[in-house]
Amino acid sequence: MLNFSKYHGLGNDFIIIDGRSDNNEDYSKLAKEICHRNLGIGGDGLIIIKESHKNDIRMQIFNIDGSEAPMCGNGIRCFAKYVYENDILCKDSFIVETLAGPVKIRIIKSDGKESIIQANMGKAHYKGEGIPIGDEKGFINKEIVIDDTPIRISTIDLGNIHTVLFVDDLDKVDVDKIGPMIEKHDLFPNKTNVNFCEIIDKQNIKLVTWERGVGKTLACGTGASASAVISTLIHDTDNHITLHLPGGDVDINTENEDVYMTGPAEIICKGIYL
Ligand SMILES: N[C@H](CCC[C@H](N)C(=O)O)C(=O)O
Repeated sequence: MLNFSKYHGLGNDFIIIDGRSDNNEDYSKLAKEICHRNLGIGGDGLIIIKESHKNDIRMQIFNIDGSEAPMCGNGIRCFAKYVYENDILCKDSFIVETLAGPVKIRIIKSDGKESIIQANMGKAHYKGEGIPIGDEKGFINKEIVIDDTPIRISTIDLGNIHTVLFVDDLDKVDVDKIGPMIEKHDLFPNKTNVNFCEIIDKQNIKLVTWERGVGKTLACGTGASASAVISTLIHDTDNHITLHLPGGDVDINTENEDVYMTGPAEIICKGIYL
């Protein structure tokens, strides 16, 4: 029997379990079971709270296929709301240890069901494990052929590996077909998250993300952050930009070296998983 809470960030939904007293739980197996939309509680991922010896607290995140992701933007906003509202951390700014490194959190507003939270997503890295080593600019605007069609992709590591491509009309893209073809492309030994972007203007981008180990989601925080970085780099969009996702809007600020993501986190329910 497990006590759980369910939260979402713009429709990217997560099951959160306090694992600070767990010792040998197989979270990969648990994620596959508990995230199942019919046979489990249902969610895009499983988030585990752990003690940290380096920072204030530690977050583990598992995809629905059981793989452990280094970071999760929408997930860390939900995690932050949980630890703040359950008095695990009695302060409105703190640092979360993740596999992608420390993430600075600031609770901007939290007075009930929904909270607004800012996360410092760190710096975008152009080289890293699972990312092909390109020129000094990294893997930017590379032409590959997908489904017999030449496309241009850019891949960066913002805690998670994200591949970004730009389309003229998002509504005409078969994300369910093209997404997995790029996710599992030979270029990416560790697979990749895939972000389909349509630039509206210098301050607004429409985005749909096909997530590694999950599939198409209503929102992706690290995907929004990576898309903002690449869009500024290639299409000279503004440093302060709004990403319009199927589940709602998220603000990304890339004016400093670090990328700041600000968005909502909402509790859905609490319960006991048998
Ligand atoms: N939904 C998450 C991304 C999870 C990334 C995960 N699918 C991976 O394997 O990298 C977000 O809001 O950033």
